[in-house]
Amino acid sequence: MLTLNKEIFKHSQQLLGILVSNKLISTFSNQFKGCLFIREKFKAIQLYDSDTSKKLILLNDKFKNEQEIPDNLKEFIKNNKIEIIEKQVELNYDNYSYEQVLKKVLPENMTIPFSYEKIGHIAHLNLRDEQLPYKFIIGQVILDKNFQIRTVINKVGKIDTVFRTFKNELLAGENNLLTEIKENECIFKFNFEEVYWNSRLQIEHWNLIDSFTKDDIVCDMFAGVGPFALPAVKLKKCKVYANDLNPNSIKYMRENAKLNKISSDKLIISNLDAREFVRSLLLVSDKDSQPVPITQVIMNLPSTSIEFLDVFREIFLNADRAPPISKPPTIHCYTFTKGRENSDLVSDTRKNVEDIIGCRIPDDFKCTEVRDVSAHKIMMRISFVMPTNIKSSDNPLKRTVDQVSESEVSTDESKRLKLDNNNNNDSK
Ligand SMILES: C[S@@+](CC[C@H](N)C(=O)[O-])C[C@H]1O[C@@H](n2cnc3c(N)ncnc32)[C@H](O)[C@@H]1O
Repeated sequence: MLTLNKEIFKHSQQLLGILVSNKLISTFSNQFKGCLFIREKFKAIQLYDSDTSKKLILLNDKFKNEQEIPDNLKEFIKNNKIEIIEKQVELNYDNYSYEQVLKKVLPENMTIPFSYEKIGHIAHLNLRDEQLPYKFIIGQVILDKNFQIRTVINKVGKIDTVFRTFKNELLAGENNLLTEIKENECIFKFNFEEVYWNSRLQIEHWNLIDSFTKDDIVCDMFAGVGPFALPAVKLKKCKVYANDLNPNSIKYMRENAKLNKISSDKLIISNLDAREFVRSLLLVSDKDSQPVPITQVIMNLPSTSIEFLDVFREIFLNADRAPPISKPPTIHCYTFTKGRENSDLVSDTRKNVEDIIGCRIPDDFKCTEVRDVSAHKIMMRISFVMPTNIKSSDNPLKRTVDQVSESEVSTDESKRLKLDNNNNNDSK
């Protein structure tokens, strides 16, 4: 496997320099910034010998001789009687940027990996096949050129389908995946290989939480280590019931609750399958307890969250029993939708939801694009008030199949409306 040879960057270079009096330095800097010789960890404006009244300014190496100096700088030099000299400078690996180093060491047509995820001290790469022979070089340069990075890893193999974790290979630095980061004013500590974490979702986490109020009771069905749950308690003062199937997520969520001084009566943590978790909150069999009147539901398992909507159908659209709480929650469900040509992402997402819950969702639902995962895979969030069969006057689904003309609906939609109609009629 190829490794980085830093020696190839050591060399000396002849530059043009000008000796400028101290009082003209700022004028030069303002007017001729582009004429400076710029390198990492290198001072282009230096002391010169023992003469403290002047500084040596090293000029851009594109000026090979005095004739190549731009006219306006030539005039500045002439008007101020500035002396031009030649200076030999010693350069090495430290004087080159990440991009400059990789441009020199990677094959000419290879794409330089610029986008990597930063998780505390960890840089996480997902290299392309053609970049793999150079992986240790790329890792070493990322480590050397970013002072906050202490560990560089590359994703290997496929993502685990249940806990959404994946194996990594160490490319450079410490073999330590226990990391700590700050997001939305909360500290999160976890081992990156044991739990799911995605730093690219920080803004989405906040966008959703920010729509909550202190009166909200939140049910986070796939909570991970708590990037929705903790800030919802800490910043929006909500009460949150947070759940994850991965015992490691639970271990770190509990630790993170302590780290952020969040009390156990504001954040109630469970380690159940998501459907069981929802039933445990809403379908209480014990006569001394009451169902939890949840107002917001977060479902962030985009690959399969939509399938878990069946538990809300079972609870809120059940022909055999009334829903356990009178005000149905708003559900925020994340999903991947195929961004095909001519496809309407919003209608596709709505249809996928309605196919699982078996009836229409209220027309005031909101559906937004969260991020492009790849050219044909878009992460969406759809938010809607859960339809219910409580009583027709409160029911957002007032339209029944009889009220909708045949020309208005497709056969599929007609079937869904019929279902909806039946559900409404079943409620007693
Ligand atoms: C995509 S991650 C999202 C985690 C977190 N909400 C976030 O934004 O970082 C999905 C989470 O769902 C959990 N999970 C997978 N299947 C589950 C199930 N059947 N019930 C509960 N949690 C599950 C995984 O362990 C994982 O932590």
